[in-house]
Amino acid sequence: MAAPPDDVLWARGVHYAYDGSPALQGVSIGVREGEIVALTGPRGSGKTTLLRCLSGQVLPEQGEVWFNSAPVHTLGRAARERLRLHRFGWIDSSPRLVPELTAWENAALPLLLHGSGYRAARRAARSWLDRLDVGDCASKRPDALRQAQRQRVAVARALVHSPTVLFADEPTAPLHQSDRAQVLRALSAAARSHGITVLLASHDFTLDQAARTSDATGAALADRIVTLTDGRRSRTPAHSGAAARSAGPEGAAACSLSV
Ligand SMILES: Nc1ncnc2c1ncn2[C@@H]1O[C@H](COP(=O)(O)OP(=O)(O)OP(=O)(O)O)[C@@H](O)[C@H]1O
Repeated sequence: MAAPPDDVLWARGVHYAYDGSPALQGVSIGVREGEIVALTGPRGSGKTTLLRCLSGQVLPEQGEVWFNSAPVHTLGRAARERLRLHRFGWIDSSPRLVPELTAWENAALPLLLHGSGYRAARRAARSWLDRLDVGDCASKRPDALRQAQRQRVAVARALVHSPTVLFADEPTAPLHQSDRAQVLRALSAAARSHGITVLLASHDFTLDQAARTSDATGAALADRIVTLTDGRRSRTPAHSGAAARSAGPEGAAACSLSV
């Protein structure tokens, strides 16, 4: 089966198990270019596993995953690694920066791995650090930075090569509430300004929470919310979702396109 032409990322009937214990049981999802999708659900519901399948880190045991016209589920390891290096960005809850490198060198790493020139990589990295409000930390090493600053550097590193899709797995989990909102706002603003598609997983927000608050919860910043329960999609009413209301007409339009 071919992927729908308008979806940048598309999966159908994805199953995945760890040692025979099912983590995903037939999950389907389609994500449009430039869309920000909040992936939510309780701990252990399969969010991380779904992001790993969609980003080609692991292969589903059953089902299909397509990135544009590329069948990720049939690609070999080397092709999937190329895809991840060139087209995808990944952020998780622990920044995992290289301790010997400065903030800008860490942020520039994807470009340097792509073979970009040193100066161009430095310029781009510094520009992302500025945009994420850590430009003044550019020459500091990770151990001289606060956790929230390190996470912003990790966000810059994930965005510096302008990935087509950014996968963010609990990116604000270790941060204080005020830092969470700031990092999420910075991330979503950067993604929107560059048309980067985002899948943002967190057990930390719920539809109710997003509806009650006007602050920058992941769900409130997203165009659409996808909920997992026990490795399966739960029904989220596309048109009445908090994401649609808080994202305004564009968000509502994106919600109307949900799979
Ligand atoms: N490496 C692993 N080995 C064995 N079981 C695993 C592994 N990773 C995840 N699981 C199990 O797979 C299921 C889905 O886990 P997953 O981490 O994808 O869920 P999650 O929704 O991201 O949870 P959390 O919010 O806690 O990160 C859970 O039952 C979990 O215990």
